[in-house]
Amino acid sequence: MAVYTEINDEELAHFVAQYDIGAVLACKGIAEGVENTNYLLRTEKGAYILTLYEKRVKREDLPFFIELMKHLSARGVTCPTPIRRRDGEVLGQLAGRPAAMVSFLEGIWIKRPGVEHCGAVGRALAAMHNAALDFPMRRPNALSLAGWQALAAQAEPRADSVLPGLAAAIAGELAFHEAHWPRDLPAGVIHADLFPDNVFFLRGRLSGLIDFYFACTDLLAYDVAICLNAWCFETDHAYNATKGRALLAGYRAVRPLSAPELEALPVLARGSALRFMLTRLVDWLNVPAGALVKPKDPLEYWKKLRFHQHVASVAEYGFEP
Ligand SMILES: Nc1ncnc2c1ncn2[C@@H]1O[C@H](COP(=O)(O)OP(=O)(O)O)[C@@H](O)[C@H]1O
Ligand SMILES: N[C@@H](CCOP(=O)(O)O)C(=O)O
Repeated sequence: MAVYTEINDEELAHFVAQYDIGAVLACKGIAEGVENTNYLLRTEKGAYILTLYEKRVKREDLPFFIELMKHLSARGVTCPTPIRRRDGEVLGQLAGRPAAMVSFLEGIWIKRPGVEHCGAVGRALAAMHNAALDFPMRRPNALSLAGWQALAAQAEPRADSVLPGLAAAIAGELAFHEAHWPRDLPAGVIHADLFPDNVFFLRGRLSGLIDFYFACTDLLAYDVAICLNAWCFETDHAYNATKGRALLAGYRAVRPLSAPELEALPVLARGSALRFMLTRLVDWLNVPAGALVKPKDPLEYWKKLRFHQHVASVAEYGFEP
């Protein structure tokens, strides 16, 4: 459960009074997510999500996330819409944290995605990439190579307590990516965290995308690789080629992937596995005292990374050239 910051009734009432959403009827901490504190708020005018931004979100990045959600909503991508206060501002301060209110999306996330869910997420990802093509703001990916190095340095002294030899293996991966990371592929706005818990389905159809707080400007194919890792492996960590094919086919039905993008997928997927392994590892080693959060298993992503290390060409993912 991710509630890092508790709020009291008085400060909540004061915060909500700045909006035109009526009085608070109920407010519950949300038992999901690991990055920010989220509350489900019911007021006289409806349901809202109140987010308090925690350690990984920099205040100066918030306008990018807020404007992106507005831009995507305006172009038909179903995602949270930021709620304006009466003074026109979207960002505020609550319990010492930057905070904002967004619209509540109906739907549930799928714990065990099937082939059809993978196809749907591929289509939605490509539609999001297309919808953001004319988004004017830029945010370099803080969790690309330089960011991985900083995370690795943070984890290094205690990494071997999680898996003997892990610190040296991470150093080897960083050196590999320094040498092989593609630099000339099409770039744009990527979601960068489109895991199953950030995609809602309703009555069998994809109903919305949430959690744009890692969104940034980076290689579009890197977002595909992130989804491949998050959606197309089974609980025993085995890659499912049928799901991988469905995800790719869904994506390519909306936005074609060039031959260089396709060829880069093994490296991009390996790098994506390293990126999520590293954030999980740092979190695993540093659970804040008293926080209601269940850290995610870094070794799940280490196993995915090991799989990609042995992939020589995309044919091994089951993809058509
Ligand atoms: N706009 C929204 N509509 C409905 N539920 C939401 C919305 N935003 C977040 N949630 C709920 O809060 C949970 C955590 O949100 P998320 O953005 O993933 O948190 P984090 O920033 O910690 O990753 C989600 O799994 C979902 O249950
Ligand atoms: N998806 C990341 C963790 C951050 O995502 P959240 O949406 O669960 O807060 C991971 O699985 O490591």
